[in-house]
Amino acid sequence: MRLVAENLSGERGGEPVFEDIDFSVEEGESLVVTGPNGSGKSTLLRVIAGFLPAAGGSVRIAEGGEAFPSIASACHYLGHQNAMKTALTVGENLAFWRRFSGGGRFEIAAALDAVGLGGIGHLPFGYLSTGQRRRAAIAKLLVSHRPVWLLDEPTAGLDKSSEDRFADLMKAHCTGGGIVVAATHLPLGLARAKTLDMGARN
Ligand SMILES: Nc1ncnc2c1ncn2[C@@H]1O[C@H](COP(=O)(O)OP(=O)(O)OP(=O)(O)O)[C@@H](O)[C@H]1O
Repeated sequence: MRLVAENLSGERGGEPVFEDIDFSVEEGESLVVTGPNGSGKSTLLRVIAGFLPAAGGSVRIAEGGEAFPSIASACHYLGHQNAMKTALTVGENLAFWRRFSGGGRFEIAAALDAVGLGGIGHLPFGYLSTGQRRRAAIAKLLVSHRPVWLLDEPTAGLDKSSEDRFADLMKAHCTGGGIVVAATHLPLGLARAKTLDMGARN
């Protein structure tokens, strides 16, 4: 499987934000998107996810087979919002995402352990601290059967040890044949990381 962008352009409010971006990210690889505030990192991720239409060019999944014929079936997007219901428990939220995205490699309890939240699945999501909310949102990735992770500043609000743990989870995802596209300043420590500097393009 590959995530392929060709001559991809994006705009906001009718103004161009980026133009003619090309990349190809294969199984096991990651693409780290960097650049200063306002350079278009979030816009790019939202165009890849299909939340914003491309102003030009295309982005698609190639060789995804029957299981992953499209971006919508292959990708899990984690943006600035955590996309969890505050009134439901952490476990109920994760159960929803597991059903919605197909069961991933991790059961819910194992995913919570992996992000350092073991034993709090019964708490309403709204009771969690900012960093705990982010970690629970990261657990969504683990319970979902989605090989392509689209991550917009995923470590915002995380402490150093949580950042390190998340870097290990991203590394394991790639080692297992997944793909990560992340707007992040966190060095992923991946052997097969590509970079895209949005600042250098403007
Ligand atoms: N809804 C919108 N309407 C008009 N312009 C917008 C809209 N959203 C973003 N923009 C503009 O698009 C440009 C790119 O914004 P974007 O959020 O993609 O940047 P970013 O690199 O992710 O920034 P940051 O690092 O601050 O999150 C900015 O100039 C921003 O002001």
